[in-house]
Amino acid sequence: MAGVSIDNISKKLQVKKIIRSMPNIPTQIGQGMTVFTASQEVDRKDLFIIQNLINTTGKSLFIENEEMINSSTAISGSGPAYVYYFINAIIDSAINLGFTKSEAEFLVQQTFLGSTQLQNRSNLSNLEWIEKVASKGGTTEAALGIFHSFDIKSKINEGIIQANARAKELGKLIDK
Ligand SMILES: O=C(O)[C@@H]1CCC=N1
Repeated sequence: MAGVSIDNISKKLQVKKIIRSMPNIPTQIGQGMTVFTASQEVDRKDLFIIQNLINTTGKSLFIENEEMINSSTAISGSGPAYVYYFINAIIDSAINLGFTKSEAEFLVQQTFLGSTQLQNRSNLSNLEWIEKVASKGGTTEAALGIFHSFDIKSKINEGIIQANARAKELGKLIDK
């Protein structure tokens, strides 16, 4: 559950060795991203065992500062929903342009899959890949120009700040 602190878990369960983690939904297929932290009483050997266990569900990142669990909730925890939101918006646009629903889903799902795999396998940054796709005066530049003019990037940032604030708020409500 988002926001529940180690301190609260420790008090409620009366145990000292605690791992607090924020997984995400692709753990279901072994492609998850889990961020975790531990109470002082958890030693290196325990951590090693726990990390190996978590890694059976995807990738993991250990963090010392428990506060970063709230931040990771806003990024990797909620993140799949942001991705699905963007995919869905592009599918709707494809339908608006005349594709059938199944054609639109096919085009967009494969575009996301191919793009993220290409980026993963390269040393280029996202911005460098954008430059490669967007030729001067071309179609991609036309779309990106509209995204910039509405400052979509800062709107995304605002949403993520709100998710982080909500994780902190939930923690305070539960800790009461
Ligand atoms: O939305 C939520 O509260 C939970 C936390 C991360 C993903 N879902």
